[in-house]
Amino acid sequence: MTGFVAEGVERVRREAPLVHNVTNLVAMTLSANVLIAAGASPIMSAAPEEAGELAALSGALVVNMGTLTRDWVEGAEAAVAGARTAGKPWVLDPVGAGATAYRREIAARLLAGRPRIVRGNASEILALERGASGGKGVDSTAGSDAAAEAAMALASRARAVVAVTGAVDLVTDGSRTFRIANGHPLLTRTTASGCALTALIGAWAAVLPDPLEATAGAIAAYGIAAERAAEIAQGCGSFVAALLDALGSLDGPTAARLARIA
Ligand SMILES: Nc1ncnc2c1ncn2[C@@H]1O[C@H](COP(=O)(O)OP(=O)(O)OP(=O)(O)O)[C@@H](O)[C@H]1O
Ligand SMILES: Cc1ncsc1CCO
Repeated sequence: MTGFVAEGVERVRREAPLVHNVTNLVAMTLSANVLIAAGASPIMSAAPEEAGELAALSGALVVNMGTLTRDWVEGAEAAVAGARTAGKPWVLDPVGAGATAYRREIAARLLAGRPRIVRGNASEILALERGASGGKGVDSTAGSDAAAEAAMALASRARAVVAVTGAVDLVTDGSRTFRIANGHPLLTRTTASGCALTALIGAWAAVLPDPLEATAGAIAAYGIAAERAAEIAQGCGSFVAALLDALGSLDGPTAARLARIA
């Protein structure tokens, strides 16, 4: 049942996929470090001029709208077009989609570019599917169960895998659904921990053919690393360092054994 968890951990490390990130200014370093710790190679670029070349070189694209500017939107749309032309999977992180009308507009525009996977917190998924304002800036004000129906509707409408993260994470393609119970509350005390998870999902989508398994597996592996990090961390700061250490030392069989996926 969790064979794909071991396979994903091992294939990311063995195949070291290049992951093109058009991400936000807060998340850049943590996302790059999470990808490197897991064995992948990150490149961060929002330049439309090189989007086509990067799409050809990369195994996957991750688009994260955390710090929106006009230039960023242009870069993201060029990257999405490049990934589609090259037939590469791309992952959308609709950061703060419930916070402002501008974010809802850009999220809807990006969704029309057919992401293979969408990962957000409950408020973001509710905003994307229902047009609802909500959340507290980039943070969720709802639990993942509150967005379960919206996630399934969004998955069917967008023909994408949708992940709602929270204390228990939900991953659905509209017909099959996984719930993942790994993770630690310290992740909510660390900025961009969800953004970095989305980057990791990109690496898994580059190596596993099933986007549902890639998404659920990456979330479980990240959650397991967080649990191990929390055992030795003194607080939020040392937790980030320990999270990177734990991701770097996680092996496939251990991840499969500790994954709580139902
Ligand atoms: N209460 C919790 N207990 C355990 N793990 C949690 C909890 N809340 C969130 N997580 C985990 O934290 C990670 C990030 O999820 P979260 O929903 O907080 O993302 P986010 O709000 O998009 O984050 P950010 O905007 O800071 O990047 C996921 O791996 C999720 O499983
Ligand atoms: C704090 C913050 N503001 C915009 S993006 C971001 C990182 C977490 O999503």
